[in-house]
Amino acid sequence: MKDHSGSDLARKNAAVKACELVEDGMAVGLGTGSTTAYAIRELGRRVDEGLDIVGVPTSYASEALAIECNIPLSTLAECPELDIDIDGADQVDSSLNVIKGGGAAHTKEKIVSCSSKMFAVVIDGNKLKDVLNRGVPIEVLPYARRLVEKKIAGLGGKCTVRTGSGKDGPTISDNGNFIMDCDFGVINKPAALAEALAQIPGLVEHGIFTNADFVYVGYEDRVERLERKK
Ligand SMILES: O=C(CO)[C@H](O)[C@H](O)COP(=O)(O)O
Repeated sequence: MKDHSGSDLARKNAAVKACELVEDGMAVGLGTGSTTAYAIRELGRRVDEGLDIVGVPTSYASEALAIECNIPLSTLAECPELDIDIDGADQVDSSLNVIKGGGAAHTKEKIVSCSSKMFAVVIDGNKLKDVLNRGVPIEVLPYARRLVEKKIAGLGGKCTVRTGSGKDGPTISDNGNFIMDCDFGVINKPAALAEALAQIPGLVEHGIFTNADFVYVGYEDRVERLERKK
């Protein structure tokens, strides 16, 4: 479910540039994925130099990396409003609608991004498209799988249960649920689809994010910053 055709340098450039938004005293959401990992390492480097922040991770993976990088951690229970969230994405359209969840972490990622005053997305240039057309990841209570499949079909989509996370059978999220990928073809109205997905019982969270404030698009020789039109 990942597109890693963009270069490591492009991803790193985007992540490091977005970290310039982070200042002393901030509570920072720590997203998940290979691009965000560059941001976590950069924040760790700056913490070593004296930057005073707390991080709130969105997955076991980002928590482990933040610990390795000596970033002091907090939780949404202790710190319900974050200053900024930095996270990756699988695809971004020209209106800055985003598909996330390639790493199966989109439920916590959405909670953290919606708890943040500013949400900065970091991608390489290959992920920027005119229109979204990737499969939309959804997290589903196993009990609700068949109902969710039926409702997604009613919306014109086709679900596949994700497999392959080092075990046989379904990929299980950090929250103990199935991850499914839903093919809707070209998504012309992401906000309307997001709204419809949110109504499905047993669908814990979907990977369409409409709340990015900035998208840092990394290339090997530069970074472009896109800002959502309010
Ligand atoms: O949404 C995500 C995890 O759920 C990731 O941020 C997204 O899949 C991008 O990952 P990467 O930077 O490794 O391409």
